[in-house]
Amino acid sequence: MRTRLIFNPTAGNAEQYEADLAAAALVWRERGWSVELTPTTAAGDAKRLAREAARQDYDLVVAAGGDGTINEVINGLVGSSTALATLPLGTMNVWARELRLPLQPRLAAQAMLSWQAQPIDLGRAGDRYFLLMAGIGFDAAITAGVRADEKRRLGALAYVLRGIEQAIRIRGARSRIRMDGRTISGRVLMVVIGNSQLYGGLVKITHRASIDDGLLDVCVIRGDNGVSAVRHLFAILRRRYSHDPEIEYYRARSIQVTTTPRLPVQVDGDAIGQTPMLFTVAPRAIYALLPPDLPDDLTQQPTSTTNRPRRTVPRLLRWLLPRS
Ligand SMILES: Nc1ncnc2c1ncn2[C@@H]1O[C@H](COP(=O)(O)OP(=O)(O)OP(=O)(O)O)[C@@H](O)[C@H]1O
Repeated sequence: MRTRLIFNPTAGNAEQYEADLAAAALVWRERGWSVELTPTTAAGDAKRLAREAARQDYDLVVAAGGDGTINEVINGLVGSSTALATLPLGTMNVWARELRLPLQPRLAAQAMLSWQAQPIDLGRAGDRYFLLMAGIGFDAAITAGVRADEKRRLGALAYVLRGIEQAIRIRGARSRIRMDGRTISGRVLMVVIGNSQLYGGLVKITHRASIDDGLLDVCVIRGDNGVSAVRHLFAILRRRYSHDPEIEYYRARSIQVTTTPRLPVQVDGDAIGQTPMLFTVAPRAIYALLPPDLPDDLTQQPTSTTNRPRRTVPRLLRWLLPRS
């Protein structure tokens, strides 16, 4: 395996785990992989380095960072046969958690030795590809409000604090959402367009999404104010999606979202712009290293795991606490 390891030294937990990167690379080298370590020096570097690796026919690019670094890497690899993997060094590491990859780099490197590259879909928001999801409204306003230094200092708690601030302020926006042939309208607080299931490393909003079905899953959260936002949040945390009449679920290949006023948009945790915006699926646009036993119908391939017990509260605690 000819591998480029793209390392973001500014990612949330990079300092803590930097020394372990060499150990991770050693695990692969002992298996005969050639591994080249390339640190980024600025935002945008990871995309450039990934694109260069794709042009030079590398087998694998490993994004050593968080979901923002992975997002840059997929935007560099899209359409190539160079596969994506990650060593989770970020704050939230949603993709790593989705795949149940160990969060310690050396253990993650060991686990990946048995993984296989498979084609998966990406989403596209305007001209930016996303791997996990796009969020419009409430969550994008929170994302835009969290400063990089705050995220580094407080981790997930920074999002909780900004979330409380937004919940007080938020008002539903008038919207028109065109999904393939059908159009819905009304006041919305937030729309999540998911390629995968896990959201923020904690809950599953697009809980039925598959990463290789050629479709995006759309969760429309209607409402007028922060009180309804909090009510919907609890419905989602308790997985009572179908009990809340203001939470609607769709699947589509193309989603045009128009709102008044304009709402912020985030993809994979990075603020990227405002509505109106077109979201489309890019079927099988990238190869990704995947474990043999993917959970909860995340792919169309057969899986060997069964549904796990529902443990909202311990999961919430694990999400808030720093990882060991
Ligand atoms: N050398 C660098 N200097 C400054 N910014 C960088 C550098 N390399 C990458 N970035 C940017 O840093 C941002 C955040 O990094 P990343 O997502 O890896 O970590 P994180 O935010 O802690 O993790 P997560 O997204 O999982 O919460 C990314 O959007 C990326 O574009």
